[in-house]
Amino acid sequence: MQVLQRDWGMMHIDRRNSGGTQLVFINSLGTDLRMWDAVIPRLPEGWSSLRMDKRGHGVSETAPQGYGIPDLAGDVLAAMDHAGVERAVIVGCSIGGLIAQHIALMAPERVTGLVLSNTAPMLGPADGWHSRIDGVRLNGMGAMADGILPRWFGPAMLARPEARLWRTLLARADTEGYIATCAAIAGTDISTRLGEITQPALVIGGQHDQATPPEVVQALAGALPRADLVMFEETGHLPAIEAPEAFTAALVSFVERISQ
Ligand SMILES: O=C(O)CC1=CCC(=O)O1
Repeated sequence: MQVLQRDWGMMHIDRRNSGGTQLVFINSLGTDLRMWDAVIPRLPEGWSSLRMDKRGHGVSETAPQGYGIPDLAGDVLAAMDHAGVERAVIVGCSIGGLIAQHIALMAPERVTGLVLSNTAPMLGPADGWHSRIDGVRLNGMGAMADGILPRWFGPAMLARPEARLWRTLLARADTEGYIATCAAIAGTDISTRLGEITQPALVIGGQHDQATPPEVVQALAGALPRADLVMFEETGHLPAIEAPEAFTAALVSFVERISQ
């Protein structure tokens, strides 16, 4: 396993360097870097990837103190520095997409393009996140997992046996890491800054997404100066898991187009 020391603890990273087109992947709340497992092998030969487990996710350590989305963006930039990735297409899902938007604002020179999957500049009202934090504190992740899973997956994926494995991952998530990340989401709204993101973007949504419904994703695409929109018919919130072939095809065609 590859590791990067940060001031809050050890961060798990996964770097596959073939030298070519550079892609950085940022996963969603409660998942880990395995959410890109079915995407990375489908990338064209010679493309390179960097992914990481966020603080308190996967096998990365949990930060002892609270943090905001800019801190999580700083972790991604530090991983890029460590891996020698000067510029990349940043691919983020949900909170990963919110982090990607922050990276585009904080370090635009590091971003050649953005793939913003099932995300928004504000991921739902703060009240909802505070209720979720209360629920996790009171009942634990195991008790919350069944209620959250339909926010992750559309009906087709929920019916597949692998959905149970993702549920297990969520039920076993580190409580403090999950709560701190929910708190970071709750305090974030960069809606008024979307016009400053001038890199080309591909915005992806899903008709069955309950967490960032189609109209939310459409609004993001409409507010970004240079965005294209792809809306999948069959997926929910995590199309990289639910439909990796279609997801990768959309990503590759976008990256090839902006690289010309
Ligand atoms: O857990 C959810 O509701 C889905 C989600 C919201 C932000 C994120 O990253 O995942």
